[in-house]
Amino acid sequence: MSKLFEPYTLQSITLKNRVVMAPMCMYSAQDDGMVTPFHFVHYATRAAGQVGLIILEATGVVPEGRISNKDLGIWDDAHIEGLSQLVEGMKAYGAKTGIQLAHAGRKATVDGEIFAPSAIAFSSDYKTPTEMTEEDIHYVIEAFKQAAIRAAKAGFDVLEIHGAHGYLISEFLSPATNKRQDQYGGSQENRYRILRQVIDAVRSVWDGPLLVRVSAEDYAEDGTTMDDFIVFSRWMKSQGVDLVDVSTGGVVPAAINVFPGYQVPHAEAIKHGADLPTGAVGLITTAIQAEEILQNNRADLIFLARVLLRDPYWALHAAKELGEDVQPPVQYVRGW
Ligand SMILES: Cc1cc2nc3c(=O)[nH]c(=O)nc-3n(C[C@H](O)[C@H](O)[C@H](O)COP(=O)(O)O)c2cc1C
Repeated sequence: MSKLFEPYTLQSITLKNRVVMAPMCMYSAQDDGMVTPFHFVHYATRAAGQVGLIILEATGVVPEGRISNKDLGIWDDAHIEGLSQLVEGMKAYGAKTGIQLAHAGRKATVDGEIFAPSAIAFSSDYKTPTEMTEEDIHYVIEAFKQAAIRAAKAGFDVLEIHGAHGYLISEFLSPATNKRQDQYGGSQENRYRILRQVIDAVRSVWDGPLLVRVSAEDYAEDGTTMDDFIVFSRWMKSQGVDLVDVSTGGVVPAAINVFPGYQVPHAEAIKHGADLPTGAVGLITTAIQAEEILQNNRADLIFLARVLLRDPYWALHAAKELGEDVQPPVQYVRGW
């Protein structure tokens, strides 16, 4: 029996397999953050392809926190209806559903003022953000909480807080981007404070599985390393986070040496260092590779991004390769 197709219990829910669709911005929403027909095709197709858990793309908790003005939104109750229809479309094929709650911080490219822990632009191609006041910080924490309430109403099984890739929370975590002198900057504990408060706020309204995506390495001299994230992950565990989705980079412009499974050691270090389940992501493209990671206990779930854009039926192909009897939707049985 392969591990990839063994069910996995994530807190109160059970995934039918360990294949997860990683969040991927599709930049296809309406300017007001509403879902469009594209999203229904895109997400339901991966569900038909037997992905166990589908995590919706980075979805803005406030309009000024979108990466672009084509991001999905969850800052208004008006977003709930479209999102709940998306959830229904995925559940019809047995997938569990998640959504990534996001604030882009200084990497927002929307019109108007943008916000970050410190007034430092990502690069000369980006706007310089306004340094957030404590009031701004509390407003964002409340926005994550309200977004979690809306996600619950829309029927999602899983929430993922976007704490990676140099977006707002990640900018607070890293000393390369957080130069604050107040209680939100400086020590590890202070840089973690906003994430601690976001997790507590979300947990106060959300009982279900809670994931946090992190960039466990900045690839920069003045940035964070894996050791920081082992500490942060221990704190996350004590706050009731169920799994850390372990990515790297994106915090400051940096050259990254990318190769198959390049972020797996980070997922492995956090899993064992913090004694918390992890998801591995990054150039995992084959069933054998996924199986190696799981059987060697290096991570608990396999997150796939680009390969699922190329092949929505990746899980069915992987099952064949591993000799597993995974059924496609009844309409497609003759194709397999
Ligand atoms: C088109 C595209 C959009 C992405 N959008 C997001 C996103 O919304 N949130 C996020 O955390 N990562 C995002 N990522 C990163 C992926 O989730 C994933 O971590 C990365 O692509 C590495 O995995 P892969 O080698 O399987 O593609 C995106 C990647 C791609 C290719």
